[in-house]
Amino acid sequence: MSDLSASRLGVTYGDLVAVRPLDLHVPGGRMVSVTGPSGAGKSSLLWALGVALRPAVAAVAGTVSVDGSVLADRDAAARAGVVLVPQRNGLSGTLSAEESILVPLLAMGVPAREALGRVESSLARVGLLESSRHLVDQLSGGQQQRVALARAFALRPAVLLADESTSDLDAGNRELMMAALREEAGRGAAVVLATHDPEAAAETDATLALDEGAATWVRKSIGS
Ligand SMILES: Nc1ncnc2c1ncn2[C@@H]1O[C@H](COP(=O)(O)OP(=O)(O)OP(=O)(O)O)[C@@H](O)[C@H]1O
Repeated sequence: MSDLSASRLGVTYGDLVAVRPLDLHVPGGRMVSVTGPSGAGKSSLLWALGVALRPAVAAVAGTVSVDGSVLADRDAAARAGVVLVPQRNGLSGTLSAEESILVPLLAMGVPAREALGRVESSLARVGLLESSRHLVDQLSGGQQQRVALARAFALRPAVLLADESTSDLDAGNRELMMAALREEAGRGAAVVLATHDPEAAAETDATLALDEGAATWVRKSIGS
């Protein structure tokens, strides 16, 4: 179980306040959704939680901790097992689906045989085993979202930050991916899902609504 905490976490781009300082605690095993209209600050919050905003782009206030240890930078976040699935999926169009998952595993030092096993099982979880050799550019937007999630699952994240990862999916695949995200929480991960979709949000344990960067809990059954 890995706990994610943010203390007075805020994001500004120059004069624009994208996320007003907020406190957040997502215990391992739980799923929290972040909702709000376009431009409300959902992506900014997820990137800040992933310690992935570059100082040249944004000013980030406050701290993010995993299991009580403050994350100094993106590398520390990666070492703590924080995995961000960005809104535009972050995949390279010229790699195949299986290469997209294999490359980061090998870069992390996962032995080749184990890495190949994880590639296969994670693609099976998202229902894309038969597309494993297809280039990302040859896949639909929804299939690319599923590959991006498969890549995150293969990394066995302690903290999974998924930005609109179900937005391009049909109802059946959305249910499959929500169940897979729930399984990640069941494995002990702290899961945060940014979503426009009220049905997806309703399936999480708690919902934090953002409006012009200001956060309000609209549903909450976990400690903060
Ligand atoms: N790199 C940037 N530079 C300047 N302003 C930015 C940058 N990224 C986001 N913003 C601004 O910050 C605010 C929050 O944007 P953000 O992308 O976090 O919202 P969002 O809720 O994720 O929106 P969407 O649902 O459309 O993805 C918006 O006003 C946006 O224009």
